[in-house]
Amino acid sequence: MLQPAASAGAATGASALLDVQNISLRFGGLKALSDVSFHVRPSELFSIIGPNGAGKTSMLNCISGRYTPSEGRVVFDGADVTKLKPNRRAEIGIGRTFQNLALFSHMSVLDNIMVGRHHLLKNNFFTGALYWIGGAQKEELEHRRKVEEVIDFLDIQHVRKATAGTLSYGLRKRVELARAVALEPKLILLDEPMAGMNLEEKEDMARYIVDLNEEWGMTIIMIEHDMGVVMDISHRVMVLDFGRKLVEGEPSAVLADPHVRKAYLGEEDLEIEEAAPAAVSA
Ligand SMILES: Nc1ncnc2c1ncn2[C@@H]1O[C@H](COP(=O)(O)OP(=O)(O)OP(=O)(O)O)[C@@H](O)[C@H]1O
Repeated sequence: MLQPAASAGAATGASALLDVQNISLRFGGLKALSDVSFHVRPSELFSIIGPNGAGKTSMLNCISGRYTPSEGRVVFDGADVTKLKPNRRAEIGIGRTFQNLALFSHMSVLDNIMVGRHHLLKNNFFTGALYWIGGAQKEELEHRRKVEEVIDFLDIQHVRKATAGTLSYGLRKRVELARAVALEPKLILLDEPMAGMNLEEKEDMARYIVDLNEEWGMTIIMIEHDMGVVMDISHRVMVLDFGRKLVEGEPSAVLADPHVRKAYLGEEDLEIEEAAPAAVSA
């Protein structure tokens, strides 16, 4: 069922993992986001779609802490994180990947993933002297075990020692996902995980995302332009247009909504769209 944008806040229950409340974001005179509210439940695969410049990445940046909204609140796991810095949000369980690859290209795949987990280590350089006495060694072993588990899960064993910069684009995107997953986030934000991929790479990536959600129970927010993939794997979809929430709901209802079809297909197609089944929108 589609929910009108205005009622989304009211539908938000205490059970939401992420509760985005009336977010607006301005860059000088430009309003990138206008009063957007939505929530994401634990173990949900939630997608944000919309035309170029609709505000999708800006929304992800408000959730990860890269941007501070001009108005509104971001509540994660019951706590108001609106003013929290990105590194603190990562520590409390908000992980992300980027639209453009953000790997250390001269480092090995394994080292790239280990870097991702670095902040989870309780022991540091100064406690390193105690390594052979106990705590740090145990922690390091557990740390490596988790990294190897992620490497196995994402099928990148064969490139674990390769230099990241030498890999195909599709594999580099998968390593980037592995690094974010290795942080063991409660919520992972994926910004166009399939951009620039060929069909086979897209199918692989879609399968890994579904497995992370279904087998690992990971809560996911994904921005993706490939409508086929979005409609196929998402539990719910929110559509942004010119910084406003257009509609939110299950994929089939969103796809049938005339406002969504107009935003994607343009005015000239509206006549056909108006014959589509009526649905509630914002
Ligand atoms: N740091 C910034 N400074 C100024 N304007 C920005 C900044 N970031 C985003 N914008 C503007 O905010 C609007 C929304 O941009 P955003 O990148 O969030 O859209 P998007 O839906 O993710 O687009 P795309 O699909 O092309 O990635 C655009 O007009 C963009 O130019």
